[in-house]
Amino acid sequence: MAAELAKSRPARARVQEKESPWNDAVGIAMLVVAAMYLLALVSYDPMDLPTWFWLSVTDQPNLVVKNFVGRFGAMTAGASLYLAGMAIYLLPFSMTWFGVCKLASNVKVTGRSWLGVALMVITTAAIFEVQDILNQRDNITPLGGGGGFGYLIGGSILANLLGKVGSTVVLAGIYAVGFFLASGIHPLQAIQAIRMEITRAWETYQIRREIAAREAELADNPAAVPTPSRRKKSTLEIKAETAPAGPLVTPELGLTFEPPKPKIIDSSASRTHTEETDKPRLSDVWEKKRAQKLEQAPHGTLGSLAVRFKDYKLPELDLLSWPDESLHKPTDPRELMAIQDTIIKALASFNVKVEAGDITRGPAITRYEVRPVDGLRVARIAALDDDIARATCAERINILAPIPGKDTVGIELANKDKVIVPIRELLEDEVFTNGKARLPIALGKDVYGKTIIGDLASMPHLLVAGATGSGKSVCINGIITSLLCRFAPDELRFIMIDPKVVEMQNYANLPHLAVPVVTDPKKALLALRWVVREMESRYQMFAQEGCRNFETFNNRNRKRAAANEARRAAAAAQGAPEPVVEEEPTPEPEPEPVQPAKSVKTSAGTDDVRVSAAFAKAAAAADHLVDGTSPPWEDAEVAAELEAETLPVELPVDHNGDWIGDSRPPPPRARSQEFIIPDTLPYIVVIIDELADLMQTAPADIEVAIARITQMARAAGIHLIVATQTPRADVLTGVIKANIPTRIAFQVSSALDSRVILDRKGAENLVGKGDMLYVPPGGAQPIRSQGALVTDDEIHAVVERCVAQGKPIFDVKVDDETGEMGGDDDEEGSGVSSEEEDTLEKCLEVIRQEKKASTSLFQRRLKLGYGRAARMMDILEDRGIIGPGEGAKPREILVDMDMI
Ligand SMILES: Nc1ncnc2c1ncn2[C@@H]1O[C@H](COP(=O)(O)OP(=O)(O)OP(=O)(O)O)[C@@H](O)[C@H]1O
Repeated sequence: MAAELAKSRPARARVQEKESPWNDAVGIAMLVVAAMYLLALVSYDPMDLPTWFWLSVTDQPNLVVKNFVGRFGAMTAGASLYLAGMAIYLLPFSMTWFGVCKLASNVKVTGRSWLGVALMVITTAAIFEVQDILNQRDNITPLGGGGGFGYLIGGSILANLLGKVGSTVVLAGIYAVGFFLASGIHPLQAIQAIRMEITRAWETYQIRREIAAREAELADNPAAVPTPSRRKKSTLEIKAETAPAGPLVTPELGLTFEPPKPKIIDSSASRTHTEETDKPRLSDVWEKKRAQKLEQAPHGTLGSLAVRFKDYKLPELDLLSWPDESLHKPTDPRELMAIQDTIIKALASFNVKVEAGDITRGPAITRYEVRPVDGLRVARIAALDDDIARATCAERINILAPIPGKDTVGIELANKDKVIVPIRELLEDEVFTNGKARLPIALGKDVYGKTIIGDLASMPHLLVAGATGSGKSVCINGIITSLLCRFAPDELRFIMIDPKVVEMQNYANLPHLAVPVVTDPKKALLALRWVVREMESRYQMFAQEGCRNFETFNNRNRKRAAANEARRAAAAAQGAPEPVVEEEPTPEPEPEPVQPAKSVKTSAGTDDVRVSAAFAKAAAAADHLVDGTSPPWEDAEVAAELEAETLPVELPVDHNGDWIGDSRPPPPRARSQEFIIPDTLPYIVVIIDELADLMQTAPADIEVAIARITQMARAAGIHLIVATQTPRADVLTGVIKANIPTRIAFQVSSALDSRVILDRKGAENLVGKGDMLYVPPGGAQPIRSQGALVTDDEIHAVVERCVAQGKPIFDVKVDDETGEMGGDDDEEGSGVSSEEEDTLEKCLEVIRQEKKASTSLFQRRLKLGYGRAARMMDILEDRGIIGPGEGAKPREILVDMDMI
């Protein structure tokens, strides 16, 4: 305690000894003198005194001196005991303490310290005299236990003056002053330290008692400790045992509330894999559903993709593996309890009193719950994170203060043995197979062992960010695998943008691809613009069909058929003639071939939709918004043309004429347009793996395109997944983040990065390798979970099964539309063909006349396809003729056009 008292000394008393080589010498000398003094005192015998000494009791002293320090020791001890009695023993102990202080150079030994010791010795001597203590051995202390000082001050003066009790009180006060002078400790701090010491001793006693009780309980009832194989059952059993019986009692009613007994839950092990042969295979179940859908769809008008992939079989889950269960080490409850006790003790040493709560072992981390005593602010526990990390020797800890929805604080530490979460376990989970999610994606398992299955359709877009090596790619692969195991190529299509080149190569031949995997950041912008155009054309179709969104559009024919069926049945029941039923859409005649530059196509099928030239202009409006130039209908000439051709269309509007769809109304449709509208449209999932690389090329354009997709694409069945390992504010801009509320953060290096991803700290405390924080759509609190692991072998197996059933059918006719997107192994954009040079000349002429440059302007004036016009813009930018795109602003013209 002395050390602690010294530590807690106030600043003014904590005068440091100056660093000096003499300190050590003086310190050692003091220790030696103190030791000799003590030895002389304990071995004192008056017979050792020489005859000439005034305290000698005999003429014939011992010839053999028994005192450990010889005659000198005997004389010193005799004189000391004569003067101060037994109180003199304080002196060697004080000297020892001072010697240590000198050696450690931590507290300065001053005259005040010695004065303090003197006061302590004298007052102790006086108390001995007043209280008649140690007075029996006259040969040792001839003047009594208090010696001469005691006799004089205690006996003669104080006892006569103040009486026994009064003198003792006064002497105790003076003793305290002496003690504070000698030790330099402030009295109040001393009291506090003593109080803490008592409290700590009491708590240690209680904790020991509790551990003993819990160990006894476990010994009596081993079933209370769940083993991995019977995890679910035993957790429930424990809950039932510990649930408070009868109604809850509250303090307001004057009754006491007994918190439930803490329990240990092991949710780390994966679900035991059993070969359930009687259960139908999941791929069969999903395929049956798909077949039903196809059957219910009206005759003949299925999109070409649906026809081509009619016999497509979903990859079986047997292609995915289970981990080797024998490698899973069972949890040792004693180890977990010992760590929890360490945490409780560490908190108690800072006067933060908590009680033990549940311990939950998850796949990657264990959550130790502690319940703060009444009146303790949880923030105090959170503030001690570093101290808890030190006490538990943990690299990183995370404190949940409090755990959402609970009255406890959670302290999360990484497990020594991590347990992987196989993706197969999630894909076989009820939530995935029978859940309500329209686009289910397997993400991971939380600390309580609950599977985290997200619904991409309701997210509607997802941001995945974290440092390199933290688990992003595995997460994205898990998402792709979930979708591949659930959707055929006609139901879902991917657009994969992979500037890192290597991440998505596994998927290059996937039949689900809508465009080839895009690896060139420059082409990524074209891909995103294509998505914007696809979105616009889908809205056109929704408007035509009077559907509000993707879901209603895809279900419209089935609903109509069902309604007609019901009407027919009702009419037949009444015996009335059959009512005239609403005609189902009949298949359109085979479309006339159209000029590629004037067509807009949808991902539903390469040949599903034909549009007139006027409609192409209207649909191209999307590009104007992206380019920041005025849309065509703001151009007087085009507006007049469009107005002349615009038909009154039944748009989803309310009685005020306001758009009630999920998005901005599409541009007006043209009179002569000619659609073959597919029965169903596939979902489109756009995956960008490494946004930072894209943001380096054309930040403003990319930002605008992403913002546009994320704002509007949800109702069109288009969903975006953006990943980055560079969570900086210039990559994840406010505009992008504002439209992607669902986030997954993997381990990052700083709280700042965590704030950029999640708008709160926490991701810096993750332990990597799939440990993640998932912010679900609309969820306020991030859920800590361990991401699902899908191995490269599993990906290959699933992809191979898909590839074996069909080649990808790319929707964008590269040559017609973009001239760019036909793959990444074509020319790198550096070589400009002579044909392009000609077009470029025409573009320059347009810029000269219009004094502005934009993709849409070239499209309109030169009748170019979108991709070719965009390519011209890129070449002009590369040659320094126009500036880079800056969102909505028109491109700056950097050169004097008359000089070219
Ligand atoms: N869910 C997981 N379970 C177990 N281990 C994982 C998990 N996720 C990632 N890992 C481990 O972490 C390693 C790195 O993961 P991954 O390649 O996904 O990181 P990354 O964040 O994509 O890195 P980079 O940005 O450099 O590509 C993997 O090779 C794997 O060993």
